Order: sequence, then structure tokens, then C-alpha cells
Amino acid sequence: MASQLQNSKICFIGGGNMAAAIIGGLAAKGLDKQNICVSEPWDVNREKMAALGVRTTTSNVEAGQDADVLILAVKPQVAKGVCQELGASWAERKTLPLVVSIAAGITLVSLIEWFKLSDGRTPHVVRVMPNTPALVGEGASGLYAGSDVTAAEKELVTSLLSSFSKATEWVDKEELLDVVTGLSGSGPAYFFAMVEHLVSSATALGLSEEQATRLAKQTCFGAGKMMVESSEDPAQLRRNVTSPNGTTHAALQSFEASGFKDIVDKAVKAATSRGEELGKILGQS
Ligand SMILES: NC(=O)C1=CN([C@@H]2O[C@H](COP(=O)(O)OP(=O)(O)OC[C@H]3O[C@@H](n4cnc5c(N)ncnc54)[C@H](OP(=O)(O)O)[C@@H]3O)[C@@H](O)[C@H]2O)C=CC1
Ligand SMILES: O=C(O)[C@@H]1CCC=N1
Repeated sequence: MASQLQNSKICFIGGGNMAAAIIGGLAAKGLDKQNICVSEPWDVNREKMAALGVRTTTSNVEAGQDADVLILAVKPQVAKGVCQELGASWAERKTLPLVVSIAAGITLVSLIEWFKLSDGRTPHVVRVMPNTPALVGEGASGLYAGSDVTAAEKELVTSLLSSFSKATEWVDKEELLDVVTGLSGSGPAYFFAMVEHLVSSATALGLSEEQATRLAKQTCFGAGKMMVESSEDPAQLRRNVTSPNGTTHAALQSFEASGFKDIVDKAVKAATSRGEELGKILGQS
């Protein structure tokens, strides 16, 4: 891990699912947990964070006061108030922290406006869309930064993200982050839902739920590992399983007859549009 990151004080505002996933990934890479502080109002989540070995507080201002990197990990709906509270507390700071926002949909323009100090200064902000497999060091993240963010800051954020993401993709247009959200941000849930359906189908056909769950999970994991490790693309890997007029062919035909591609297209578009919508609604509020 880059030494710049190793020496940075990192603060999380919001200690929920995503903060836990990212901290799990950072800790696994050996980042000093005493350099991590989490501000979280809810006792249950705060105790979970404390159990990870990081410092905790209920005060966003306290968590943010000496942070080099501030990760905004609250729900989009509360982001505005949090940013305004933090910005107002930095009047005496000479150097502002680098802000990394993981809030879905919330645009750079909104974030910068909300953080703006009374003297007009604004922090540099990078938007990131990670996903929960960060918890097991297998995250996939998209990133976007405005033109004020320096190459060194981008390098620091890439290094931070790489500690829990295997795919770290900078996009060159901010709106593409909504597409990343519809693909990989929300994506883990699509695969979990697929496994839930596979288990219930196989259970209805007579397998025990326990056996069906073990087989479905390992199938998902095995297919994922093959996709990452094989030199063949997903289409070829699919063809390799599909014997002419065999069982897989029957299943894939059934998928297609039910409009599989259309179902996936609509779902990814729905998530992408919801990201755009959140940005518009909450940006105006
Ligand atoms: N979950 C995911 O897979 C992904 C989520 N994201 C984004 O990450 C962000 C966090 O999501 P997620 O971790 O799932 O959400 P969670 O609700 O699990 O975590 C957010 C945490 O912030 C706390 N919180 C609420 N208000 C404040 C406040 N004013 N100051 C400090 N903390 C506060 C919440 O406490 P309380 O429960 O008491 O409200 C909660 O514990 C969202 O913006 C989401 O869009 C991005 C990528 C993937
Ligand atoms: O569902 C959500 O809004 C967040 C963003 C991506 C994953 N979870």
C-alpha cells in the first residue's frame, strides 16, 4: 500500500454497511486502525465499528477535524446536512481534507456547494462508487474527480480503493458513475437474488434447502472465479457449458424466451436512472 495512504488519517462519516465493508478491506491490507476514525450516531453500528478496532465517535465534527481523507458514507438523503455541518467546522483549518463521497447519485456540484466554507474555500472531492464485496477484498469501484483534484490525490484515492477493490475504474464523465452504480454498485444484489431464486427453484424440485444453497453459492463463486481467471470471455465460457441440444441449452432458451436480456437491460437502466434522479432531487433540496 502506498506510504502516503499508510500515513493518512482517514475518517468515515457514517458507519453502516459500506463503511464496514471498506474498513474490513483496509484492515486486511494492514492499514493502521488507529488512523481510522468513524462517526456513527447509532450505538449498534458504532459498537460494530469499535469491534473492528477503529476509533469511534458520535460527532462528525470531531471525526473530521484532523482527517486527511474524509469518506462520506451516509445515505444520500442525509448528505447535505452532514456536508454543511463539516464545512462550517473547518473555518480554522489551513488545509482541507480530501473528500471521497460514496453517496449514490449526489453530484460533485452539490457536494462542493454543500461543503463550501464561509470564506469561499471548498475541499477537493472525488466521487466513488464501490460495492460490498469490498469486505472480502473483492470490490469493484468506479471513480470520478473534477479538474481541481490533483494527480497525487487521484493516486492516493486509487491506492485507497485498490486496497479493497480488484477493479478500480476511473470514468471520464460524471454521469457514467450512475451507470457504474447500476452495474457494479448494486450488482452484488443481482447475484444474491439470482442465488435466492436458484435455491427456491431447486428446493421446489426436491433438493433440500441446505444442499441447494451450498450448490448454488459454490456455482456462483466458481463461475465468478472462472470469469476473472480465465483468458476466455464470458460468452465463450457460457458456450463451453452448453452442449448441443443439452440441458444448458434448454435452460438458456427458456431464459431468452422469458426476455432475459430485456429483464437485465431494464434493471440496469432502472438503477442508473434512480441514481440520476437521487442526484437531481437531493441536489435541489
Ligand atoms: N450498500 C451498498 O452496497 C452501497 C452503498 N453505497 C452508498 O454508500 C452510502 C452508505 O450506504 P450504506 O452503508 O449501505 O448505508 P447504511 O445505512 O448502512 O450506513 C449509513 C450510516 O450512516 C449513519 N448516519 C445517519 N445519519 C448520520 C449523520 N448525520 N452523521 C453520521 N452518520 C449518520 C446511519 O445511522 P442510522 O442507521 O442511525 O441512520 C448508518 O449507520 C450511501 O450513500 C449509498 O448510496 C455505495 C455503494 C454500495
Ligand atoms: O441501493 C443503493 O442505493 C446503494 C447504491 C449502490 C448499492 N447500494
